[in-house]
Amino acid sequence: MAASERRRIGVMGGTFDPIHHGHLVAASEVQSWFDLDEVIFVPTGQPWQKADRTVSPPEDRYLMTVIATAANPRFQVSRVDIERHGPTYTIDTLRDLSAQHPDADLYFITGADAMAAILTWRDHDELFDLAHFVGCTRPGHEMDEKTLEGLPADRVTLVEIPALAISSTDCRQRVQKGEPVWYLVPDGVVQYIGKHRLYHSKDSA
Ligand SMILES: Nc1ncnc2c1ncn2[C@@H]1O[C@H](COP(=O)(O)OP(=O)(O)OP(=O)(O)O)[C@@H](O)[C@H]1O
Ligand SMILES: O=C(O)c1ccc[n+]([C@@H]2O[C@H](COP(=O)([O-])O)[C@@H](O)[C@H]2O)c1
Repeated sequence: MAASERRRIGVMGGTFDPIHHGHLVAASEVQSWFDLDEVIFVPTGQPWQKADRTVSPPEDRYLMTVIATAANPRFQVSRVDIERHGPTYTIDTLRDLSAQHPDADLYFITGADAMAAILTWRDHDELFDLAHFVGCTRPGHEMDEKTLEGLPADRVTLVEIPALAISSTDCRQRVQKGEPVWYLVPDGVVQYIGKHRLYHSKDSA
């Protein structure tokens, strides 16, 4: 198959605890920038670099991701990471998705903070053989030439996206304090959080 006939698939990996509009805007901007056929959101199973904190059950994070992406025909959600046993490594995510989509080139989407940490990821040398990496700007996280040090320049692109100073940590803390998360996360995700009492303090009504 000629390179021009190959499909282009974005891969948006994340803990998504909860998914918020920063994630959705990053995926949408990269879809448009690279004219991707689709973007597959991949909620992590066990995010090993977040082992020091409590993470919501994978099924809750998966369902919130499905709800948040349902309206966009180019967005899909994969269970590959939540169904694999053990810690989640992107090298496994990309191997699984490559096997499922042998006719596609993969574009792994990250924010500036994740891009700056890629050299700490398992088998990072091999990651760039399996996907092109796209780093999106994120408020509060520098992304410049230093971010690219040690990375293969032809396999990494930095993209400026509209700045949304939203984090899952802030969303969780807001719910815990009884503050609103309306318009930080999609409406259906606000409702899911309320219905399943995610992030609420134990003594809240
Ligand atoms: N506001 C944002 N703008 C751009 N990229 C973002 C934004 N929020 C998250 N990302 C990127 O999305 C991916 C998944 O992020 P993750 O699910 O860990 O969300 P988070 O808001 O960083 O969570 P937490 O606050 O719990 O660490 C990462 O690559 C991260 O850099
Ligand atoms: O492969 C690794 O070692 C690795 C280490 C940290 C994070 N990642 C991936 O980076 C993505 C964003 O992770 P996080 O922790 O910021 O939600 C998600 O797909 C993770 O699986 C991957």
